[in-house]
Amino acid sequence: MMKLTRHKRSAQALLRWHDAHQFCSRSGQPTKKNMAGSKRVCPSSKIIYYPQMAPVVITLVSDGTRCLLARQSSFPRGMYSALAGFCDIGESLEEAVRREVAEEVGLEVDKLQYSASQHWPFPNSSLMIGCHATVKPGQTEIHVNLRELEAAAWFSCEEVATALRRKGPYSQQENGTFPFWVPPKLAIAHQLIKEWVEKQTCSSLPV
Ligand SMILES: NC(=O)c1ccc[n+]([C@@H]2O[C@H](COP(=O)([O-])OP(=O)(O)OC[C@H]3O[C@@H](n4cnc5c(N)ncnc54)[C@H](O)[C@@H]3O)[C@@H](O)[C@H]2O)c1
Repeated sequence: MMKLTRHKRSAQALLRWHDAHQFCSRSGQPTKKNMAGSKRVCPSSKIIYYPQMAPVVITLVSDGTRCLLARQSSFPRGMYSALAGFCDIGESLEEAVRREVAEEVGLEVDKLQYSASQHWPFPNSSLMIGCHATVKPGQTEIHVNLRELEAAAWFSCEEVATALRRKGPYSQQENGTFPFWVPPKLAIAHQLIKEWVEKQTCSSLPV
């Protein structure tokens, strides 16, 4: 993905969208692509279908000195990432961040700051919206939702800085564990984690 230009990534996402939207959901008739390939129209119901991206919030939670990272059982061994989740219909980004953090680890977000966004093609087009969040001092007890996550934990700046330098996936160590590492540079999760580590060396998250 890193070597693809933005235009190539857009073209691939668009081609996948066309492939998956061949029929009208109201009439059941085949839809037709316009010349530019920017939409599909149903000649029968006249409905116009536009390519869509699903908004996903991805949040790096911090308690001021540590950051919270989590893993799903489907992740490569040893890899931890920021908390991510699809926005529900009708939600603002802020509401989605607060809900996801509460649902996945049982924490209440205190302050929230937007960082950056990224188009993410896997498995379908998502718009990843990256945020930093803090919890109130002393309110740091994690309750991992085991339906969504395998594990979640607080990590120190030193641990995370070391993990950022590693390039997984890793093989099992002699003691049976896998080294702790984080997603690669192409993922916005990596950028959020790197940003947090860099901020720790100068100042904490702006209030
Ligand atoms: N770029 C990154 O750094 C990065 C990091 C983490 C996650 N992600 C991506 O973010 C997305 C969400 O992460 P996750 O961990 O919640 O994923 P997930 O695949 O575990 O999805 C969780 C649940 O959301 C539901 N879902 C699937 N597609 C949906 C949609 N379009 N709208 C609403 N709900 C939907 C499904 O019920 C699914 O079980 C995934 O596509 C993942 O690949 C990207």
